[in-house]
Amino acid sequence: MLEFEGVTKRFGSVTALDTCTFSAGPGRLTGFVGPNGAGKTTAMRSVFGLVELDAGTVRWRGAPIGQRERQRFGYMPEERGLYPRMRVRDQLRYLAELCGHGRRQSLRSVDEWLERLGLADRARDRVDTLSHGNQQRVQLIAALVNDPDLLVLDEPFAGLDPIALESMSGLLREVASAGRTVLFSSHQLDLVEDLCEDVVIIDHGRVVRSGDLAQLRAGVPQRFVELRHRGGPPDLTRLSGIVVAESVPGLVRLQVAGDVDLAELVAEVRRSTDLVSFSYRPPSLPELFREAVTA
Ligand SMILES: Nc1ncnc2c1ncn2[C@@H]1O[C@H](COP(=O)(O)OP(=O)(O)OP(=O)(O)O)[C@@H](O)[C@H]1O
Repeated sequence: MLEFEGVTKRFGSVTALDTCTFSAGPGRLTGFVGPNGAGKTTAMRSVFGLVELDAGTVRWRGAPIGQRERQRFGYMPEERGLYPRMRVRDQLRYLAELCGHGRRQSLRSVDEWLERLGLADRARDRVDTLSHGNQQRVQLIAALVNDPDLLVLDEPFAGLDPIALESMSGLLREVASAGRTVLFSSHQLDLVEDLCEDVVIIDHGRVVRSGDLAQLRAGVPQRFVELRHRGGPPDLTRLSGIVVAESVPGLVRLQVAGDVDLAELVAEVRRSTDLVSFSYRPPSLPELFREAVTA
């Protein structure tokens, strides 16, 4: 378990992190989301001792983090830290050896990962000759070569094409299901929603929501109703507590209170139009995010 407790970091007059408390658990994917400049990178850097905190602590398995613990962590920084002119395999082997692995073990691990991520045929190429997506994969391998207990990734999906995105998602799922703790930041909320059991939403340095995503969604009082219909739009004027979020030909999206009488709503819709389909759901992560960061 990775735990942030009361973590505070100021840069001059900017409070990048303001008494942040949250955790990321083993065997789960935790998505770290927030607007630009919210403090995600600063928080992730603090796990690796790259920022000096003004207050609070970051703990791993209940204890403060030192050099020994960090040897068992993997990190994909925002400023991708690869040597552009070095060959892929040499570079990864070098990084694995820096983590304390012997030469033979390093090479075995690097070759396995290159094979798994479809980069074996690029092993002897210079990093700067690889596409953005492939450089990203090499960067991911660099974070994985020491078989880390904790993986921290700063926007691992940025700039990936749909195929690369799927393979990165599958890999992170696999890493987490092997019992590791995975914390990653992303602006792709739909992806985070599909992938993560847990989320942390940060805004202006403050954690505004954190925990199990399904519980966070269920805990919000609003619900969303989507009605597909034939003919004119439904007449909802006799109902109260309903906000029309979107109305286009054949489709109406409503925001309603959690205790809305659905039978009454459906009956009312069917009085005025031909109802084709109906869905009722808690807010999605993008909706939760909008509600949390503007509140
Ligand atoms: N070294 C630094 N010196 C001064 N200010 C900094 C430094 N690092 C971060 N900041 C400021 O701290 C705040 C948080 O930045 P941070 O990079 O952690 O946000 P972020 O959530 O990762 O943003 P993004 O989504 O845009 O990557 C911002 O206002 C940023 O300008």
